Amino acid sequence: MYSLILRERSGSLTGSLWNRIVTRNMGGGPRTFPGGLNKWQWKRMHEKKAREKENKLLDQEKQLYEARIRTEIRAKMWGNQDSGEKTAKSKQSHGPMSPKEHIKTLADRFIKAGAEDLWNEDDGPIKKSEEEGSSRLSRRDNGGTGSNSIDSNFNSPIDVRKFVSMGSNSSRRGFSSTSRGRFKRNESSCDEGDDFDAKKLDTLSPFSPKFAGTKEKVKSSRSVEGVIRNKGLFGRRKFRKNDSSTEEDSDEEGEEGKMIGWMDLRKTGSSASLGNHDVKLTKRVNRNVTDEELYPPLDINTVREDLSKRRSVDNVMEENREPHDSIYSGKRFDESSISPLTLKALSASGIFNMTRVQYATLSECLDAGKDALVKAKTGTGKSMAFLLPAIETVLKAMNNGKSVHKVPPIFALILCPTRELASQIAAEGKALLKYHDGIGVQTLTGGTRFKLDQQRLESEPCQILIATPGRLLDHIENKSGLTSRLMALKLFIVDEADLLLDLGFRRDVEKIIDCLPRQRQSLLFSATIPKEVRRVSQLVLKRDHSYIDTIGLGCVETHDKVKQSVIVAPHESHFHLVPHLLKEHISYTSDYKIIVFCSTGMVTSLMYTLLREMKLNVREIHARKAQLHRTRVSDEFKESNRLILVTSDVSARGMNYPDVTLVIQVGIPSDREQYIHRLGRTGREGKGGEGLLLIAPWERYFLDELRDLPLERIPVPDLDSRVKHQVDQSMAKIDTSIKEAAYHAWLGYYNSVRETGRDKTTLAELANRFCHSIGLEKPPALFRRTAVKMGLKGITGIPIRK
Ligand SMILES: Nc1ncnc2c1ncn2[C@@H]1O[C@H](COP(=O)(O)OP(=O)(O)OP(=O)(O)O)[C@@H](O)[C@H]1O
Repeated sequence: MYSLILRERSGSLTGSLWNRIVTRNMGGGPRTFPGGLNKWQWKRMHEKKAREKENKLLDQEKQLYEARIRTEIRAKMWGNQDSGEKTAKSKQSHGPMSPKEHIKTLADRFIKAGAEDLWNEDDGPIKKSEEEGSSRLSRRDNGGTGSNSIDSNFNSPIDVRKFVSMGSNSSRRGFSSTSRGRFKRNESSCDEGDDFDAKKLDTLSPFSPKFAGTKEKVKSSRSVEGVIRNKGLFGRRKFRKNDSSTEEDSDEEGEEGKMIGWMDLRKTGSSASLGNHDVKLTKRVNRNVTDEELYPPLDINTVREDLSKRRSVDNVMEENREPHDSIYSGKRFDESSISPLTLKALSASGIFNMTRVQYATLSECLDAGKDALVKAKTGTGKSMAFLLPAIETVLKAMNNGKSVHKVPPIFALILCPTRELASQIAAEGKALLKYHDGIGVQTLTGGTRFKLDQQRLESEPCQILIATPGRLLDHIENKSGLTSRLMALKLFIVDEADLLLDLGFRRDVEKIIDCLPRQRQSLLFSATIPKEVRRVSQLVLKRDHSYIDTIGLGCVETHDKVKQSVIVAPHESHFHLVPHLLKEHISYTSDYKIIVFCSTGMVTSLMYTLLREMKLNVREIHARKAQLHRTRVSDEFKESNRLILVTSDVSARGMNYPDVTLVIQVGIPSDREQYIHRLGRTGREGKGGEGLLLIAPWERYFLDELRDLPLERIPVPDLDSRVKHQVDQSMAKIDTSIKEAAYHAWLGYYNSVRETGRDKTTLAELANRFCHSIGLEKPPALFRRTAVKMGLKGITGIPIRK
């Protein structure tokens, strides 16, 4: 446990130090986790953490709601108090926004993931102009009854203290400040009750005489400012004006330490806006490392650097002789420095020309050995773009130090999100290594037996390891001997980097990185790289990494040759429309190959059962299926056509099913990126294809996220009455348990979607409509615990199991 805390705090311990700590703490048998926990305790601990996180989110929503109400009440109070001239003044005090607008902006910003990072000095329900701030301040903070004398005098620390003691009636907690001006909750003063003791504050805070004078004085006044804000007394703008000198400002932006102080100020400042209801208070206080410290925001220099790097890649691209929309670069592999045996394998597979991403990556990463973040459209050969440098790295490392390693080293590690993708990359790697004796590629993924993995890794050559994060971490933490083999790592690759660096996987990836040597080359690949990923990419990459973007500024991430359409139709009709659309496509495409994406595994299962009942040639893949089934179906779908694959998002990323003619997405995907990756299963290797998004009218808001994509809205097709009848008949035959599971999964998915999950009553209504559309008379009951967890307890239309 200690090791965990230590690692959390330090952010990035070196691999060896981490190993030492883990080794020391693992103590017992080989299947013991850090802190002496067994597998189940470890699992339970993580489940508990996940539950806590979920509760926090619910809490956050509740707090937002309360904050809104409070703001509205305050705004009303202002409106009632003042009339005429005063009202004008009060309006002025809100700045350019009306209270309503402000609430809306606040809400819009607050609901965004990572919104806490968006708070700035303009936040706070009621803003004051700098000149009139003090009088307004006291009125507001004392609920309209407070004393004005405080306002006129609060420049000196002593007066601030007075203010604290007077204004602390609402406060129940004490705080002490550290010498750096940070705040720590002072547990001993927690019971102080309504009478906040100013003398006590004297001894606790930097206001005691020994702090007076010089710069410390400034710090101390800043500290009390923090105390006051923590108590929700007033906003920060006022204090910045009265309390800060130019010297302070420059201090804050000067050294790193001062910067931290500044960030603390900001945090407490924002909490003043929401009083004790600001989640950031609980979230941020007591944290040593903030997100901003870990992932510094992009600054102008980074942007400039990016642009210059982009230009250099563009120059490289300009040399090629291919038309602009071609995926090929016009360069041949035999013009590059890759080894003759790899070239031989490439030509054996009929591959001679480099795609754009391969050319750009090889010139930047193979020759210059630089770290890189690489963005290229789906199906343009990114896997080969990282496999080739991996093979070259292994060859070089093997030539350099044959006898140095005590254990067989792993020189290249490739992380990817799913088992199927790992197998696919491994197959491609094996084909490229066809003529290289003694070099092996292996996979480490879930769904196989841990012991068997271990034996396989020990008995067969493995210089290139392709793994999913969870299983790799399992091996690392269970001392399967992998950690020492990874000490020789030279190249670390993350495929689908935006997904793996997203919150769901990031902690695992961080833990893995902690076990890797710092001296290594790292490459990140994806077809979509949102801004946040640019920021967190520094977790993996060196500062001077290259950013290779073969898509180009202002160009969309989807292929021109893929026709994209959207149908907006009532949700009740989706299960009728899908078979209709499939039959239509099949009627004009002799060699059809279709993928239907559904929102969850259980909805996938229901859709598959329906289509099977309708005698369509269909297969299913989702996480609830056994690995053997998943592999078999995936292989079958790769090799055949005239087949429909119904799947969840396990097939959305990286899967290379050749010649897919149509991709249908039923319901909104989790985000814009997922839409692009799902669509990317068609139109691969520069070929054409079709994509169709089927959404309900209330899901239309999602189209905003896709507004830059060439998506054509098409009318709802007239349903063939025969198909409709067939669907109804087939649906009636499906087992109720499958439908109930689909209903629960549907509810869970849309509850997790921010836009639909916020209004639980509407969500319940929509879920009921879905329920009827699949032939269930009434919605199946939820377990009480599940309902509580989902925030659905007590919501009309959501029955709870007795
Ligand atoms: N230079 C090349 N010439 C011909 N075919 C190639 C070349 N490079 C890759 N391919 C083929 O292109 C197909 C798509 O490649 P790959 O799966 O690596 O795409 P990707 O960019 O990783 O896609 P995604 O973004 O979906 O993961 C594969 O069948 C691969 O063998």
